[in-house]
Amino acid sequence: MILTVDVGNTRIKAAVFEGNTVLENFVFEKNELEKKIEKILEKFPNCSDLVVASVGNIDKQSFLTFENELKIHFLTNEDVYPFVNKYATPKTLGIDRMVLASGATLQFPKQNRLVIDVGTCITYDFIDENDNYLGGAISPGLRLRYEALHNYTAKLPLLAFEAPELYIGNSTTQAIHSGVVNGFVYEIDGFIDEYRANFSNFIIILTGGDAVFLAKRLKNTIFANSNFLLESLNQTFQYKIDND
Ligand SMILES: Nc1ncnc2c1ncn2[C@@H]1O[C@H](COP(=O)(O)OP(=O)(O)OP(=O)(O)O)[C@@H](O)[C@H]1O
Ligand SMILES: CC(C)(CO)[C@@H](O)C(=O)NCCC(=O)O
Ligand SMILES: [K+]
Repeated sequence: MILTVDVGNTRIKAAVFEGNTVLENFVFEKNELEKKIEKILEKFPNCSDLVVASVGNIDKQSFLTFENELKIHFLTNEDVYPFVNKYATPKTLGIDRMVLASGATLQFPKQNRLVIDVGTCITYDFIDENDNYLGGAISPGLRLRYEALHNYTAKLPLLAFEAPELYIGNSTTQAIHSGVVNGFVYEIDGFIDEYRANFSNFIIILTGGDAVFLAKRLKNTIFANSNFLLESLNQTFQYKIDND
């Protein structure tokens, strides 16, 4: 049994795996980390390894308190991955993007793949059919767009996400919802169109906190898999064991 932990910029997500099967998923805040891991290990005492991919600034020590109970692994950019990293700055490529690329390569062999993660940031990652990781894009996520409008202006309120009815927003509130939500959707459809124009055949994997909402609104039909990062983390760890 493997406990995988994804430390994002906003929240922490975790899942317990038996082979390739998810037994249970967890979401929690950073300040709850030790308490929650303790609870998970009480429920699943057969966990032998804890695998962490962290882009957030969390103290490693919080994980090391469990060192006597199971083996702790922090994935890094120096681990073995199933793709060739063609990013010009491979050392600064986010570990979450490395893991997503790894999962896409292992789960969808010999084809072009585009991974779109709609979390705190939106990330686009492209791995071609010869398993070259080429890069992608980083832009602000849905929540971040609402917050940025509020934080960097005098007059714009901080709104909670709401699906706009119109693209012509007829009030301050509607204009913000239209700009943020429609802008988010148009951006992603626009990127997908750009990839389609350049690569005849590729699979799109959509994941992250806003994936389910987004999938329904894209003009391009894509299935969302909210668990793709944790599944990929589990597979990347298996790959590391087999290839180290
Ligand atoms: N309870 C919640 N807290 C924060 N964001 C949420 C919540 N529920 C849904 N969301 C949506 O999820 C998005 C954040 O995605 P996610 O939770 O994947 O981010 P994260 O934890 O920072 O991970 P990462 O850094 O890997 O993107 C926000 O844009 C927000 O709209
Ligand atoms: C882009 C984020 C913040 C997305 O979580 C993360 O992958 C990260 O911190 N990346 C480092 C920069 C890069 O990937 O090139
Ligand atoms: K993300």
